Amino acid sequence: MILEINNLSKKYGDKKALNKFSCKFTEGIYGLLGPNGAGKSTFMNILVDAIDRSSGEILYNGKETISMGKDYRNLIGYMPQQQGVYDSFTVAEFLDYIAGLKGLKKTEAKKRIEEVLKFVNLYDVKNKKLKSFSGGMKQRALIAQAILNDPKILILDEPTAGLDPKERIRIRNLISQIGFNKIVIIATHVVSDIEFIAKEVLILDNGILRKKDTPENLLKGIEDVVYEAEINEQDVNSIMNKYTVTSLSKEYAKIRVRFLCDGIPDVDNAKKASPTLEDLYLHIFGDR
Ligand SMILES: Nc1ncnc2c1ncn2[C@@H]1O[C@H](COP(=O)(O)OP(=O)(O)OP(=O)(O)O)[C@@H](O)[C@H]1O
Repeated sequence: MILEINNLSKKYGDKKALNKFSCKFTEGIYGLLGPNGAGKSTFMNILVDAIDRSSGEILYNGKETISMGKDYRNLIGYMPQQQGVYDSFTVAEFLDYIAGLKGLKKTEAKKRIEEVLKFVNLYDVKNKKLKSFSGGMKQRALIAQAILNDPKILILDEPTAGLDPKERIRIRNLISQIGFNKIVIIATHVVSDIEFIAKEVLILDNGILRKKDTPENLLKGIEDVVYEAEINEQDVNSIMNKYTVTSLSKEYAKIRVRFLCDGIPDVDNAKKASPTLEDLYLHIFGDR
């Protein structure tokens, strides 16, 4: 399976929300990172056929998706950000409604709803209304609706937004189980959501694809940039003024600081540290 994007552009008036975006996706999980306004939603909306592109091609196994029409839309699962519009439905009713929209046959839908409810661990609460659900349960209900039709391409918009760490890990584990035989594209601001499960990470900036590579290769690019040091509290401000600080933590009487420096840092006893995707993100976008 291959989804090929060639020179995809979207203009709103003079604004290029996507500018000649090209890349290829095969089975696996992809993380889509970028600051507000980078073009993530625009890209996802075009992929799920919710908005039209201005120019460019999207090919699924070599076929233009526009000419595939409904056959293409049937391959897609989409998890939007939480909206609360279905709050008066029970989760079983919600999934039944979505199954109808997706054109699943009644008997097939019943079986599939049971399967996905078990998969996201909401089977025991299937007759409870969505409005009584916690944030994490609602996100799992949204994942359930996205995978109802066993899509080949799954698009997830900020799947862990607003969740506590335990629920975030739960959602991440669900996603990594889904990712084996599908193209899964996750747009997120939470870098740790994709750090360990993404086959490749795409970094979008102002409509342009700045980087696309495996996390390992992306991190190699900033191997010599991340430092840690123990400093005194009164030196925090001067380091923050000179460098992009990616974390600060108190250790007894000292402060442990992690910061980015492209040359040799002017900080006593600074030692190189192993980079993370969060460091990479801040290396690209830290000064904005
Ligand atoms: N309907 C629209 N009309 C005009 N401009 C738009 C429209 N939708 C998006 N834009 C602009 O296109 C650019 C990309 O927006 P988009 O929503 O795709 O970014 P994003 O990366 O999803 O941001 P966020 O992380 O805030 O959701 C932004 O400058 C935005 O203002």
